[in-house]
Amino acid sequence: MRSDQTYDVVVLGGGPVGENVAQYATEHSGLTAVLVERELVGGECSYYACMPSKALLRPIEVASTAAHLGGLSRPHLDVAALLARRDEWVSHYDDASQVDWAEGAGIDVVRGHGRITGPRTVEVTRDGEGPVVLHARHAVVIATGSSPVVPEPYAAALPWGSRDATGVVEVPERLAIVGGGVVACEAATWMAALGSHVTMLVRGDRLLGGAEPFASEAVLEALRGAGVDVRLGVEVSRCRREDARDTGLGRVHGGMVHLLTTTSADTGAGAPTGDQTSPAADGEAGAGEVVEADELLVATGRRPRLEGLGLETVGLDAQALLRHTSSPSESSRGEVPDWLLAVGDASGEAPLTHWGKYRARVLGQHLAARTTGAEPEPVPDDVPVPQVVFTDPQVAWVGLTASAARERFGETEVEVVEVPFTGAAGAALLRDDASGTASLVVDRGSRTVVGATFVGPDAGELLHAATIAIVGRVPVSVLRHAVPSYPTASELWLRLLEGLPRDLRR
Ligand SMILES: Cc1cc2nc3c(=O)[nH]c(=O)nc-3n(C[C@H](O)[C@H](O)[C@H](O)COP(=O)(O)OP(=O)(O)OC[C@H]3O[C@@H](n4cnc5c(N)ncnc54)[C@H](O)[C@@H]3O)c2cc1C
Ligand SMILES: NC(=O)c1ccc[n+]([C@@H]2O[C@H](COP(=O)([O-])OP(=O)(O)OC[C@H]3O[C@@H](n4cnc5c(N)ncnc54)[C@H](O)[C@@H]3O)[C@@H](O)[C@H]2O)c1
Repeated sequence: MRSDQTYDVVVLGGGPVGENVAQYATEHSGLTAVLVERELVGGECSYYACMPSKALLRPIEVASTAAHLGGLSRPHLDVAALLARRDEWVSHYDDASQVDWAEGAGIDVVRGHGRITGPRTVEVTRDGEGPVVLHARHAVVIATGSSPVVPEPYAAALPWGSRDATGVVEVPERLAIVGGGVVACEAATWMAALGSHVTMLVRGDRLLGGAEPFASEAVLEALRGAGVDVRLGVEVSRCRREDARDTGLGRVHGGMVHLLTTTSADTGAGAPTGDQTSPAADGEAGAGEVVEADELLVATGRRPRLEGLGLETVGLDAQALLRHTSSPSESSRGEVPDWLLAVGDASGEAPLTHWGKYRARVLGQHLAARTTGAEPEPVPDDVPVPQVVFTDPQVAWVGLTASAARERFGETEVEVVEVPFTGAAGAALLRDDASGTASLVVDRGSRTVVGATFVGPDAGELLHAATIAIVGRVPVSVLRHAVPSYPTASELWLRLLEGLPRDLRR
């Protein structure tokens, strides 16, 4: 039987972003909101992405640190216990506590697949029950996240996606990873520590294409040091698997995977070596080399999850929606009606939990203000996106890289300072083999920091000071009076600021 219900705000997708929109739209506003979720409330982040990956990586990082601190013996990594810790952090894939949170905050949860069927109207298809039709007085917010891109020729091999890697149950003896981005680098770190022989097949000439080149180099060196066979400038032209079958999350999906690879000569990648390579066979001779593995992880990016949402029922398609931002106050929303908004991974903005949640808080507050007549909180222009990659060493950056800043402000208008991570006693103390780099990018015109990168142990914890400096547009002459405690890694800020030209420091 069909039932109809009306709310002020209908949110499609109960991930971290959907939860934040609903919370900020309803808090202190008297508005009502409903979250429509077809899998688990808490979304990709809580069960299949951020939480399980960091639950796996943290003990591995601590073990690696302990192995390089005089006075400690090398800790033993207990794989079963590590996977059990991961299971605890994903609440054994049970979202009861997240549902309790929503209900406690006065937000209703409707389970099922939501689809727009007309202006301000969403139909939710539910398992074993009739559909629910939800009417939105003010807004329908699309917070449906993103899906992994699985390019040809991999799909028929049923490769692992990031869900399988974070949900690993069976550790494949040999794991091939296609991609050199964040998922690939983090997954290579934990899969190698769990005991897989990992081969990374990277199309580009470096890892982490969005980071400063020195960060890419540090991660490359560290992964190779951990036994990962990283091959740059490699394309996969053919993928074949015997007995591909869906064996479940984190289990090996069938027989051996054969990948026919070609290497571009100009990347200096060199001839692949190791026991995962065999000469091309089965009529493939001369076409390249074959990498054989027990499992393949495809980590080639994600795209907004906008299919099957019924956008066509209101005269839109995904591209039309992506052309406009999540801000309800945007003056030109083109063909997108003012009651329809997208936020988080679904909006095409940086696919990061903290960024999506930030945009959701802004959007939720705007929705509340728009409908209650209150003044919306002002939002600064040009808020930078921070990112931490939890490899060992960690890589953390915010704002512009040196090359992006030079492109924006001009070659002579940008100062870049780099210091070794061990340049401050507090940073060097973190582990005996500490290494890495810290850098600041400064715009001469505004005399402010416009970008920062930290590579080293616990580098992620250094990042927020840089984010504050950028958002607050704090002149570097003022930053010199922000005194870091001795002996903390934050004293790297002293070295960085001392490395800038004197005229900027005054
Ligand atoms: C392996 C991995 C590790 C990551 N680690 C980090 C990290 O450390 N830090 C970080 O900031 N980011 C990380 N990310 C990115 C982060 O997971 C995403 O940016 C974040 O989950 C986006 O949140 P969201 O709410 O927009 O989408 P999601 O978390 O994907 O939630 C969307 C929800 O919508 C539901 N849904 C979709 N369509 C419908 C529909 N039609 N009807 C009903 N429900 C629907 C889905 O079931 C899902 O629950 C990681 C990503 C991956 C893949
Ligand atoms: N710590 C974190 O914050 C964290 C962790 C994991 C993921 N994430 C987010 O999730 C998103 C998705 O991560 P990702 O690693 O899948 O994407 P990504 O965009 O970071 O990297 C994709 C990689 O795949 C390569 N690639 C793309 N198409 C290819 C093809 N056809 N063949 C071979 N290689 C190809 C790219 O060159 C790149 O190296 C990222 O944007 C990231 O911000 C964040």
